Amino acid sequence: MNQHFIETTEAMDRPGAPPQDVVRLVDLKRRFGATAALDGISLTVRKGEILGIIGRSGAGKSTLIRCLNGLERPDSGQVFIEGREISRLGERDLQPLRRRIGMIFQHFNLLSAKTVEDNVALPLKIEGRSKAERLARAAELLDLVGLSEKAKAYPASLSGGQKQRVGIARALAARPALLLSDEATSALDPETTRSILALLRDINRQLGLTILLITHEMEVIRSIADRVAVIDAGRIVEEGPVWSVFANPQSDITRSLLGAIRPQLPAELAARLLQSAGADTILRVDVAGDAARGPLLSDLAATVPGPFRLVHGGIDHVQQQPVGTLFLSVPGNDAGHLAEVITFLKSRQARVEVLGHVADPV
Ligand SMILES: Nc1ncnc2c1ncn2[C@@H]1O[C@H](COP(=O)(O)OP(=O)(O)OP(=O)(O)O)[C@@H](O)[C@H]1O
Repeated sequence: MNQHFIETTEAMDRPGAPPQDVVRLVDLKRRFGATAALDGISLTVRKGEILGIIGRSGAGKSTLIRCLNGLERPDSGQVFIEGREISRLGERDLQPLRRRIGMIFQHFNLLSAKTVEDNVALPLKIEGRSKAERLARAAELLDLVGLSEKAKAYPASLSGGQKQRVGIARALAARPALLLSDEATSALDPETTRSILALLRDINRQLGLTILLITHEMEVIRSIADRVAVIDAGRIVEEGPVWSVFANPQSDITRSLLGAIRPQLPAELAARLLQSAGADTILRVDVAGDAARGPLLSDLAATVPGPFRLVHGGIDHVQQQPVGTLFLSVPGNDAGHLAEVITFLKSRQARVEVLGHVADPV
């Protein structure tokens, strides 16, 4: 990647000044009749980070985006882009600030009658840059996204993943302070999604580009974001480093969004799960960070006399932090033994949940 791009991406920082938040939202509210689409959102996007915002349909994500790029005025609250409050600016003053935000979309929004390089160069044409400058910049960006050989092609001849690469190149053309990704991988198959997310992560790491990523998929958050904010009914219900939200979700909505990618008890066992005691007790044990690094199960065996079995689970990594779920069965009717097992696991910062009881779990 070339140096020219890096220098100009950083151009808004004053020498010696501390890096500022690229976006700061303060108590943002927006109602539509009886619906509070945004109900007091406060949030910052720090320079150089990838912040993921996740929420179900209707949570308020689109309204948030529209307030960010000045297409929607909040009823109250403030929107700062690179330290400048934009929510009350007129259309004329908004134009240059909007160019500080590059956007990529679910359906790419490319112009079908223009070549790939003309699509990429379009923001520069709007800025009134010379043709030579536009073509040089388009070539640089197509190289960045690995599509140099498609410069003269038309969007219709590209795959979905290639179209999104063009979308990313176009979004970066005017050297934005922020790349705003609005469900950018939702229309792509899993493999293409992975390659687009890897590209975004490379651009973030190598160029220091700040990214705000809006999605309804936890897998997207998991594979790319540094921090996550969970939005529901216009409010942020949970926010933090991705690994810690994954390891210890606080709200029902977060747990539900995590649902599909959280380890689950195998279906065969889940189907035989009873709530009445008597058979073996099945525990769900969630561990993360230091709790997941130590020899938890061998320490349990050495410390608490009596049997237990690992029936399912393992340790995964999120943001290089171990995060895992173990399903244990503790045999028999010995309530005292079960209590000791649970007390030991909790003393090691594991979160323990009794799921129910199963006869012959293994
Ligand atoms: N222009 C509008 N008029 C009336 N209601 C609106 C309008 N825009 C949004 N809403 C309502 O505000 C709430 C938040 O909508 P928003 O589109 O921001 O959610 P979202 O998280 O982007 O959902 P989706 O993922 O389905 O796009 C919803 O209840 C929606 O019906």
